[in-house]
Amino acid sequence: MKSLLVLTAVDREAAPVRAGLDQTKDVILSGIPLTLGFAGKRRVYILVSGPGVFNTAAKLGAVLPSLQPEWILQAGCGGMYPESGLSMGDIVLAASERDLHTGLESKSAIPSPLPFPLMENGPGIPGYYDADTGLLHGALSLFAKKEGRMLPHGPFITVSTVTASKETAASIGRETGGLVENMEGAAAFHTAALFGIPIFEIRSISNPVGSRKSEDWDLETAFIRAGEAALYLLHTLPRHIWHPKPNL
Ligand SMILES: O=C(O)c1cccc(C(=O)CC[C@H]2O[C@@H](n3cnc4c(=O)[nH]cnc43)[C@H](O)[C@@H]2O)c1
Repeated sequence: MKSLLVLTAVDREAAPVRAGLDQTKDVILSGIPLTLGFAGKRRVYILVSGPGVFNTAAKLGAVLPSLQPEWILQAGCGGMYPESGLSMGDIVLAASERDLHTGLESKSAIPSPLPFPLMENGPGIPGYYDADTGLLHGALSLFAKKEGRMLPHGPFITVSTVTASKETAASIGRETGGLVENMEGAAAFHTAALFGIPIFEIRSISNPVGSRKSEDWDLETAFIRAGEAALYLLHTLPRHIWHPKPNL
């Protein structure tokens, strides 16, 4: 029986998903600890990678060859850019991911596209990745049925330097069109593409990008909301909408 994989950066993002699965147990695969459980009859693994692109690429890359999941759902918290129109706690789906720190130095703080590919037959622009369209549209229509409205979706931006000022947040948002900032998405999309596994991503808003005031952050609500959204999709996303891609 093929499995599904939920990927989170930190344990507090994984905890609500783990709590909603049946028959959970700890397993070790390729030396990496994971949780195995069931969403109805679906076998689900949860991988907590650790924060950032290096942990994500290394841990995901270690388990994918043996796990070969049908698809990967990346879930967690994220920051909202100032002009995104988002609110705290919102669930947002990634239409694409961009690693902001891949590129060629430019006059602005945002690099220009790198003039060589990062992988054979990879994405058109190095460091830019699209979510699997079948999974994205399937998830959007399921949420529309549940909530009576289309959930926000659009470009996500992956950083290794967390944005810590309103000015930089505004310029990244303006220049990239990004809605959500996070620290893992592009690494997971890159690794999934290397192994030909479809991937999509949901995040719940935990903070406005650029704010370092603790009163502007609500990580706990974001962890719970992202976990609930992930569980809903694990139970309801039908089998026929995903399209595994050939290995790159
Ligand atoms: O900044 C803090 O003080 C802080 C304290 C405890 C935990 C955290 C995190 O877990 C944040 C990093 C984690 O969350 C994602 N995330 C959330 N908001 C942002 C953001 O505005 N920019 C970049 N990453 C963000 C990220 O994916 C990490 O996994 C922080």
